[in-house]
Amino acid sequence: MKTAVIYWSGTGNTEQMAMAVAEGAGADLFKVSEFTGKIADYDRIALGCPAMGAEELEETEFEPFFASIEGELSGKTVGLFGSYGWGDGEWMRSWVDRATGAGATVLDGEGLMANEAPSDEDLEKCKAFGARLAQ
Ligand SMILES: Cc1cc2nc3c(=O)[nH]c(=O)nc-3n(C[C@H](O)[C@H](O)[C@H](O)COP(=O)(O)O)c2cc1C
Repeated sequence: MKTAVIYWSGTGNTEQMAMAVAEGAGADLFKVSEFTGKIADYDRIALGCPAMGAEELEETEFEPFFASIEGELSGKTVGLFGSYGWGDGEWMRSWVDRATGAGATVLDGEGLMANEAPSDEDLEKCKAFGARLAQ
């Protein structure tokens, strides 16, 4: 079972989550700008992006990346995670709907979120999330 964790993070909060997910999963970890691999080579994929714009994925790097792989997610299990600020998680619900619409099975049926900087408890949840993804 080969697992990739691919993320975007502006101020490091989602990056901390990504590192914990990758640790739990025993996965390869990539910043989205540095991912040059093929989605087809991975059985399980975790994707991390904070709430940006107005409840959107980050538009310059992450949104184009996600749009480019959306057609390859059918039949795959994906874990979605990210940090948010003042919202209620709308960006994550939309993202889960999009991934589900693309034919992916979203781990837990919902994304894993942390408010701003992840707490120790959030990071433990990230590790467990990674471990479940890689099972
Ligand atoms: C340009 C910008 C737009 C944002 N838009 C939202 C938003 O729509 N909803 C929300 O809950 N948080 C929003 N936030 C807050 C970030 O999601 C939050 O600070 C998060 O922890 C950033 O994660 P990062 O450190 O991985 O970049 C926004 C932050 C920035 C800088």
